[in-house]
Amino acid sequence: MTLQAEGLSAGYPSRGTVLDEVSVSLTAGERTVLLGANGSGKTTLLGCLSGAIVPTGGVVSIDGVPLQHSRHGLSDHRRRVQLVLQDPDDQLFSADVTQDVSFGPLNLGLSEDEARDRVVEALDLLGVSHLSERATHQLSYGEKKRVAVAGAVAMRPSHLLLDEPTAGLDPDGVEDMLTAIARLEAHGTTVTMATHDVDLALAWGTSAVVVTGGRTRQGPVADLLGDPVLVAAAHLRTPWPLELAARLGWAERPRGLEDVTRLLARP
Ligand SMILES: Nc1ncnc2c1ncn2[C@@H]1O[C@H](COP(=O)(O)OP(=O)(O)OP(=O)(O)O)[C@@H](O)[C@H]1O
Repeated sequence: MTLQAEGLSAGYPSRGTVLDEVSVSLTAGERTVLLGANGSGKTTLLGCLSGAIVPTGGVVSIDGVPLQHSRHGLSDHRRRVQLVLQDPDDQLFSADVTQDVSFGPLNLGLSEDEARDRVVEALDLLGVSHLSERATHQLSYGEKKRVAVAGAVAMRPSHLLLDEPTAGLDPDGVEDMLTAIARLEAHGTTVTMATHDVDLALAWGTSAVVVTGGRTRQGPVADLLGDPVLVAAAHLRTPWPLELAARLGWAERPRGLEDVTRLLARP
């Protein structure tokens, strides 16, 4: 299932145009990372792709079928595409975890039993089953982030859009989130994430979308993050493995520590 934006424009009355006729394609099985400076429009793009923001121009489509911003069209879209906001406090609004994660499935019209099954499955996938009875306001930030993702996962979407899922997490929290994401992918969910962590983007992603000046460029992560002109224009930083490879004159572009170790061990 391919989620696409074509010729998409979006903005806000008080800000003007944020995205100017951009095109993005999120193919099933790809790990797409969304990169760009603060305020470049990543969240706006994710909002448009999820149906939460109505674009001022262009089309969002799934397998070529355009998203209709009618009640029925949006409900249909949300069964397949779910967005998790950066701040879990913008997403969690029920008193306890089970209630919160069951909100979406119950809203879909599923029975109490079906909704319970979805909650058990989602909490398990996110590794937070032990939190099922906890009050949402008592959770740590990292726990809240994973519970917020569980709420989206309970809708069993094909595409999960995560806005900075690792931001604000300690190293263990990042590891837990990435492990949970890998479990979701093994379950057939295609995950796209916005991040400011260029090293993570290189190590994790297979495709990148860089947002800059209202436009986007999409391509293999190492191609885009290995392009110094684009990196400077987008106010990013070259990931350390690419920086190292450039300084040592390597033709191969390592994605992380393991690749670097292997390349250093070459005869
Ligand atoms: N509801 C809104 N009303 C007015 N302007 C907005 C609104 N939401 C976002 N903006 C503005 O639109 C621009 C793009 O914001 P957006 O949140 O999409 O950027 P971002 O790339 O996700 O930023 P960050 O990396 O800081 O999260 C910014 O200038 C922001 O101030």
